[in-house]
Amino acid sequence: MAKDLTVGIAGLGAIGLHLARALDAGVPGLRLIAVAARDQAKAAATIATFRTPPRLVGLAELAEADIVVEAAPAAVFETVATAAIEAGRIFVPSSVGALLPRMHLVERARATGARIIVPTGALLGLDAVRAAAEGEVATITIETRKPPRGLLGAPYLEQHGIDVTAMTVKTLVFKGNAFDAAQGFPANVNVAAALALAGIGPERTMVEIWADPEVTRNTHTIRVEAAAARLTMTIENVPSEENPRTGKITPLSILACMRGLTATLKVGS
Ligand SMILES: NC(=O)C1=CN([C@@H]2O[C@H](COP(=O)(O)OP(=O)(O)OC[C@H]3O[C@@H](n4cnc5c(N)ncnc54)[C@H](O)[C@@H]3O)[C@@H](O)[C@H]2O)C=CC1
Ligand SMILES: O=C([O-])CC(=O)C(=O)O
Repeated sequence: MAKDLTVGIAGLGAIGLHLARALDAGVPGLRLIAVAARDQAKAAATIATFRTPPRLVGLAELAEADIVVEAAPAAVFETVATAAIEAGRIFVPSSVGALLPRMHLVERARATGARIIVPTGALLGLDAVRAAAEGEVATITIETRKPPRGLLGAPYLEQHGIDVTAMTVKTLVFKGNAFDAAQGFPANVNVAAALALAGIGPERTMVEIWADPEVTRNTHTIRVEAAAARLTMTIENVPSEENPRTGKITPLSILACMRGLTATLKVGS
């Protein structure tokens, strides 16, 4: 039998804590050994309730694990990513937008033998987008609609003096490419970054972000016009209690992705 792959998680918030609990409950072939958190006392109390408490370590020490999952704010992405990639680990980012201006990490991974596995996260259909992108693709767009509170704190809104809490009708707050969307909304549209990496890149992937007081779910619609197929796909995510910017499906998607790393039967590409 193959040896278990060990897992380290950066961040114990909406994504990280859910994932840590699921791993602690038991996932064949995977073993949680380390977590990193900002609030040490809170994290220590949380993991003390686990069946098998992982070690509480610094961000860079997570690279002791075979798989390093980043589920922290984009601001600490580089620390987690660099340590994991230099150690030749499997790096699974949540803050995918932070990867776009750091594509040199992919080159480093090639040299060290590390792998960077971007989960579908809060999105859907990246298998079909990747398949379409093996052929000719004319356009890929993503339209994101969130309740205004799901966009709060985005640097782009602050830079442009846009107050989403004052909005009473749905309002287009950003239109541009996925690279600029990810920089302006680092905690809100990682999905656009993942779509760009699956398809035709961050410059050609076009993004609309709407603040919509009428929606209760974080809603993403992808449209792909390709030679082989036309795709139109929508996902309506229930915001998580811990962080309304993050859909509840995100940790589930990462868990499903990680099962795929050890599964004998794997469905979908
Ligand atoms: N790829 C995707 O589809 C999605 C990605 N995301 C992104 O995933 C990341 C995590 O999201 P959430 O779990 O919702 O965020 P969260 O805010 O609920 O949790 C982040 C956690 O990281 C901790 N943290 C902060 N600084 C830290 C440090 N220096 N060391 C260790 N831990 C630290 C915080 O205390 C918090 O517990 C964010 O960048 C978010 O934008 C969110 C939703 C979907
Ligand atoms: O959870 C969502 O709907 C998407 C999200 O926050 C992100 O892509 O960063």
